[in-house]
Amino acid sequence: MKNTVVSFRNSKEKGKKLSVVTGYDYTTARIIDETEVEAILVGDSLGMVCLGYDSTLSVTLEDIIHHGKAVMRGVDNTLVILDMPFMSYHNTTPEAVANAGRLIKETGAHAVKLEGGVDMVEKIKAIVKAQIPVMGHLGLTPQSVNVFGGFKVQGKSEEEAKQMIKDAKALEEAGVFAIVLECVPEKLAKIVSESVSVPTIGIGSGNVCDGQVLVIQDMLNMYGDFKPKFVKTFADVGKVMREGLEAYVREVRDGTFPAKEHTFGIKDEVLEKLY
Ligand SMILES: Nc1nc(=O)c2c([nH]1)NC[C@@H]1CN(c3ccc(C(=O)N[C@@H](CCC(=O)O)C(=O)O)cc3)CN21
Ligand SMILES: CC(C)C(=O)C(=O)O
Ligand SMILES: [Mg+2]
Repeated sequence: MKNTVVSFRNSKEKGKKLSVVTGYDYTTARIIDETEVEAILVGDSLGMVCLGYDSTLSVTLEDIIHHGKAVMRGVDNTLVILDMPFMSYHNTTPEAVANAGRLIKETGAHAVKLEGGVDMVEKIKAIVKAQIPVMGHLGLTPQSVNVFGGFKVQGKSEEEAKQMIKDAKALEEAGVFAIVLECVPEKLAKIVSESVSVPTIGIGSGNVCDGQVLVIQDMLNMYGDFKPKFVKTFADVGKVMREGLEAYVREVRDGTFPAKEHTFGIKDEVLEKLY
């Protein structure tokens, strides 16, 4: 394995920026694995981009296991991190450990990620003690969408910003190997990144983080009109797919597809017996 939790964590002191993308299926995982992307996150964003829900709250442990297994079959060299879904770690610590254990045991993935700061320290410590590497997630934690009143930038007030710095330090102390910072103002993301020795992985938090993560359908422009400020289209795969599908329909309709080379033959002597 080229990319491990240990090489991932150590990238910060080497000053090497980390590139993470989400991935949810075998085909895509294989393509990602051929690149230098360091880690695939099987995010609970799969509820939105794969399953069509309008939040991540409905995603189940079984959903993450199902997609996590598919991703694992497609990778040789990429670190695979699984999101713990909403309510799989919010109740008791033993339940959180058991669910993290199921994710790792049933998929073979390398690490889990869960949302939250100081309040999650006890659970993170227990999961780490069970020998499961944990990634933290602060800022816009989408499982709290109903508390935030929408997908909104977090940490804008003095109180929220101070709390986020405390949360990051508490996560590091609890033993996380990295922290996602989602939709955090860039200057706060810089202070948070300088406050911890583990890498920060930003999404909508500026280039001051130690790495970046994007939802793959967003960066490849496959997820309709969803275009928050932090998304950049690196390739217009959505356009390429639509053009390919339209070309297919045209050729089916005018009979140019399938052509001779796509068609199987039968020996003439067999054919004669059919007439
Ligand atoms: N496809 C996809 N991409 C994501 O990045 C993503 C998901 N799904 N699902 C889970 C969460 C939800 N996310 C979101 C969703 C919307 C905004 C958004 O509309 N942001 C506004 C800023 C709002 C403000 O100013 O406070 C924007 O314009 O960027 C941000 C993050 C990020 N995550
Ligand atoms: C956007 C990333 C950080 C995530 O949690 C997800 O894809 O679910
Ligand atoms: Mg998530």
